Amino acid sequence: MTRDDLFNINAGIVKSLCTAISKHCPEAVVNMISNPVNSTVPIAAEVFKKASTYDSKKLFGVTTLDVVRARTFYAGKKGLAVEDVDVPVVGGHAGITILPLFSQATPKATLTDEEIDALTKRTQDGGTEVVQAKAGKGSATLSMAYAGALFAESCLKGLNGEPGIVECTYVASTVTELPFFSSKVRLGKDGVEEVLGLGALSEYEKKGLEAMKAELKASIQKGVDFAKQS
Ligand SMILES: NC(=O)c1ccc[n+]([C@@H]2O[C@H](COP(=O)([O-])OP(=O)(O)OC[C@H]3O[C@@H](n4cnc5c(N)ncnc54)[C@H](O)[C@@H]3O)[C@@H](O)[C@H]2O)c1
Ligand SMILES: O=C(O)C[C@H](O)C(=O)O
Repeated sequence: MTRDDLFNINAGIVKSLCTAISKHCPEAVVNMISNPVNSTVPIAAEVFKKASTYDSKKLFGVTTLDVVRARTFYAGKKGLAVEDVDVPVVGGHAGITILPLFSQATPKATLTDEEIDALTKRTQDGGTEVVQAKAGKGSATLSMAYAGALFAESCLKGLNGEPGIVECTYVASTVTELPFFSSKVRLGKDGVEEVLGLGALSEYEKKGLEAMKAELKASIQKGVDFAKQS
């Protein structure tokens, strides 16, 4: 099963929950975990637009688990302490739309092209690996709880006015031509304070970015179409 297979079940659930959010807590910050995130965030945006409660600064797709995986695999490969490691992950939250930027990883470590390719694929396939290992009994749970807690804590720090809170998250974006995209975002008192750019990319990452665009565009459109038609 892929995240897209979840669309038919989860699209309706997300739509009804977001309809309730616009009615009962229209100013809430919404952190969308339900898959496929690449489509459920656009569904939420359309529902909120229809209810005239859409605030693009308050709608986030939670991609923190991809960052947690990229950090863990990079630290493991290079013998680093994972708590010291950071790796931005951009794009979306499914397969090739998950693009870890190992060229920007800190602390900086030398990786061969083969190592970068293997770490990238491991990060992209991490969720599917867990789903397959659980064989029909669900997806990542403890690691998602950890990732969700990390992201929620950062949102709360931002809302409390703590400066310098930056997380990778899937938001309304002009970083690429795609209307939703995950990149580093500075979190603040109103939710999104600033969507940060991609920084310098390696040739491998530039190719990854181009390769994901058609898939991400189609997933976004699928969400928009569902929300408008149903
Ligand atoms: N973004 C990520 O990184 C990430 C990671 C892991 C899981 N996920 C996604 O999170 C979602 C939940 O995963 P899970 O493992 O917790 O699943 P789960 O089956 O354990 O939990 C789903 C919960 O939703 C409830 N539910 C079902 N229909 C509902 C409805 N109409 N209204 C309200 N609640 C309803 C169920 O009762 C259940 O408690 C899935 O879409 C999964 O793909 C995302
Ligand atoms: O792959 C999934 O369906 C689960 C989740 O999105 C994950 O990344 O673990």
